[in-house]
Amino acid sequence: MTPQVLIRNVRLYGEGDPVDVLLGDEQILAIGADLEAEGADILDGTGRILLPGFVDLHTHLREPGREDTETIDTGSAAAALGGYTAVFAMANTDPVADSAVVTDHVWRRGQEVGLVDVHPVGAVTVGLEGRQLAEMGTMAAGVGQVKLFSDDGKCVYDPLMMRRALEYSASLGVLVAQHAEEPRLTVGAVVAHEGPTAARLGLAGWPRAAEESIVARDALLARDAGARVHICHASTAGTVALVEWARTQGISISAEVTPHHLLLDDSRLETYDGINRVNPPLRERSDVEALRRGLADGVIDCVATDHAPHADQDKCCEFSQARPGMLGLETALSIVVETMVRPGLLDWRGVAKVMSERPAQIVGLDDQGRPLEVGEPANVVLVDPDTEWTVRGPDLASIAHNTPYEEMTLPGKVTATVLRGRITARDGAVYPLTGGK
Ligand SMILES: NC(=O)N[C@@H](CC(=O)O)C(=O)O
Ligand SMILES: [Zn+2]
Ligand SMILES: [Zn+2]
Repeated sequence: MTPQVLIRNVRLYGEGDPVDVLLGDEQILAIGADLEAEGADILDGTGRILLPGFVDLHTHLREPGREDTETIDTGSAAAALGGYTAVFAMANTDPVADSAVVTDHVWRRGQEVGLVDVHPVGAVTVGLEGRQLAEMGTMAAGVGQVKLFSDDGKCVYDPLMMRRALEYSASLGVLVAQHAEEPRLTVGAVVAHEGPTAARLGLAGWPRAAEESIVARDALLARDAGARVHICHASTAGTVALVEWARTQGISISAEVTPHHLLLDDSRLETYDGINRVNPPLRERSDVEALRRGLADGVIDCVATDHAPHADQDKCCEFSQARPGMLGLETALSIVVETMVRPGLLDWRGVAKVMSERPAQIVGLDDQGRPLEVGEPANVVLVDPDTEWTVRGPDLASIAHNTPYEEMTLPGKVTATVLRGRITARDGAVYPLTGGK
């Protein structure tokens, strides 16, 4: 195996003395002092931390259908710059990714671009309509080898449909991820969290129970089906408690939290700026605290971005008309540093766990989220823990600019990302095999 990249003087997981790490085109070739490698790219790791490449279980790339807001090219660039070596692209595209034609395209296009492994998520039901199961087996058997299924954007609300989906997923060895929102409880109310802020601002609120009732229901359905279930974008203290309870019952449940639900609360809505509209909505400070604790304790398994690009015209409008969703790929690490590392809730080993190891395990990716050891895959991210940077939407690689962190100065920066021994991002620039913005 040819040596490709030599990282000098870096601390693995931010622990111990600095070492050199030599990466080949598949694997980590050597870890030690004063390594040499002719022809290899050199990355200076001084003062930096090496982690396994991040894995995002929840990304929206808008191809096919809304290539004016994001494409597999530009979303891959955002992912590489954010330290990701694998992302899961949600199925709510146009056409919906409910057939192998679409899921295979997403995988192939991602490989052509070559910046990150773009794993397609397959729809659970045809057209995300909730009426007929999609051909999960065909998608799983296709080139895209779909491992994760979700109607995200919509809830698989019919309990019988969800039960069938869980039964199929168990026999196929794949995972269903649920957007937990009981639609009868959010009729005309998908705008804000139901609470004092929404009441004062005159916004229709979606109650915590809309999320929590589905989390509880799906935990029970998973139990009876002998299946696993994954909860997308957990947003309430009650969801954390329910996931914890389900585990004590031996139910195979996993859950993710988004960076924005770890940082922001519904006080942001005061300005009526559509940038803050997201599903599930930004909740109260007590929910934010419970989500942080849940992530620190391992009740919430991982961080997933729910990167959701939207065009200016779909965001800069009346609050209730604004499309829900926020950019997340390029800022995720910094938000995790701000909300979890700086307050002492997670150390860097913990960051590796929630941003790389757990997501890879949950979805069954054996080439990601692996230990930084000789013989393991050469998928890594080099992080500068001390640098602060100021977020500016137009500077991000995404076509859309809808970051809720505009002009915020955040800690922690990705210095370089390496996918199978090839540098995909370095000092804010990307190195695709093809394509680009
Ligand atoms: N999170 C959002 O507010 N929006 C997502 C859909 C979703 O994740 O439910 C989108 O596709 O824009
Ligand atoms: Zn969702
Ligand atoms: Zn989503």
